[in-house]
Amino acid sequence: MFYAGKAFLSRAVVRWLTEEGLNLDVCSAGELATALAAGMPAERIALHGNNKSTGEIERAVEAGVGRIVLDSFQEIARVAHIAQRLGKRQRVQIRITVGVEAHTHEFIATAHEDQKFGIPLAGGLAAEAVRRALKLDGLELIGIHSHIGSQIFDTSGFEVAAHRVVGLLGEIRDEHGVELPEIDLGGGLGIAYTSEDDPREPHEIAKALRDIVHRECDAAGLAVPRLSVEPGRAIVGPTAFTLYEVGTVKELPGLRTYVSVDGGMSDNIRTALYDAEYSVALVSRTSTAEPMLSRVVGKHCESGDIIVRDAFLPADLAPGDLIAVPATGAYCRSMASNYNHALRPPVVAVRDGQAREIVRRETEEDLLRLDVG
Ligand SMILES: Cc1ncc(COP(=O)(O)O)c(C=O)c1O
Ligand SMILES: N[C@@H](CCCC[NH3+])C(=O)O
Repeated sequence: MFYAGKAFLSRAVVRWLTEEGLNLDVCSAGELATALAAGMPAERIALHGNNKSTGEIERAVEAGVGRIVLDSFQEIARVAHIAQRLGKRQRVQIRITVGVEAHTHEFIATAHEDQKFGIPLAGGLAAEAVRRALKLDGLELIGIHSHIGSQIFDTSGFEVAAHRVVGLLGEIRDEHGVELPEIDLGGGLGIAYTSEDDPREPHEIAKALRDIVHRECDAAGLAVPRLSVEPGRAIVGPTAFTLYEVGTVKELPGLRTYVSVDGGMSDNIRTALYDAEYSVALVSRTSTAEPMLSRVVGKHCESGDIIVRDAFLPADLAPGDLIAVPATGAYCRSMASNYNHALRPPVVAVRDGQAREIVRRETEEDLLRLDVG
């Protein structure tokens, strides 16, 4: 299993992954540098991305990453060239788009044809990519990769993906006489953001994927390849909540109450970007006051700066109260910004009742440090 570092990465997370025996998917030089600095062995790292720079590829090949997932024809040639120049043979997978419409938000679906990731299976493009990769001395093609999207509950998309990936393995065997030893079905498992979400248990999905791959390989007469997956959200999403202090409570009669907090789209862009839904609760005290329809908003200069669109909070909510938004472990800190020169909050880890900062609070000096002159 490869944890998708884009969901949230810090040195502490890399150390935990290393100790737990997980591998790591990185998609930039920055994530790679964090992984290496925190001691993740390079062979346990996979490098992803639809536009890896020459520098990123060189860094990864030099470090000896376990695999690079190739995303385009140009990249097949580029990685082969760099590996050869460095006197190496790089292990690679080819990312294909299997033509599945994953049931999720348009911006986080990645397996339909008209989007930027991967090489389409359609039109024989993926088969052509395999042909080219197999010919290049700098590459060792170890498998095929598919990632159909994110925050997915319905496993039928994975079934179709597995069917099509195994179908390609069969074509490769028939044409080239080689059986590729690995497939990766990506990440994408959905988590519960509100009580309405009802995701399946990760171990059930893992078993379902394994069964699908076995079935498809049996049907195609192929040896079962090593199967890997790359979950991010399912691992880290449910583990964290964001704590906000209420600053202003503004009641708009007949509409709703706006609860402004000391953060916003700079620490959680997901509501603005995907219309994501979250829940929220008062946590610094108990209250028996009537529930009031509330919208939790940030302090940024945007009317779309919403954290929780519709929620019920107690009518006696007051400045200074603390409220918590659960399920914010994935794609919140990792997509945080300094918009309006906001200082990003710290990340605190808790184990056995002990709390410890793993990412410190930003300071004004941090902000000013990058300004020149
Ligand atoms: C290639 C790849 N792998 C894995 C992931 C992780 O996805 P998720 O956090 O939904 O499991 C992503 C993000 O969607 C991705 O693009
Ligand atoms: N960042 C997205 C998911 C995309 C993940 C990367 N392909 C989210 O918050 O849901």
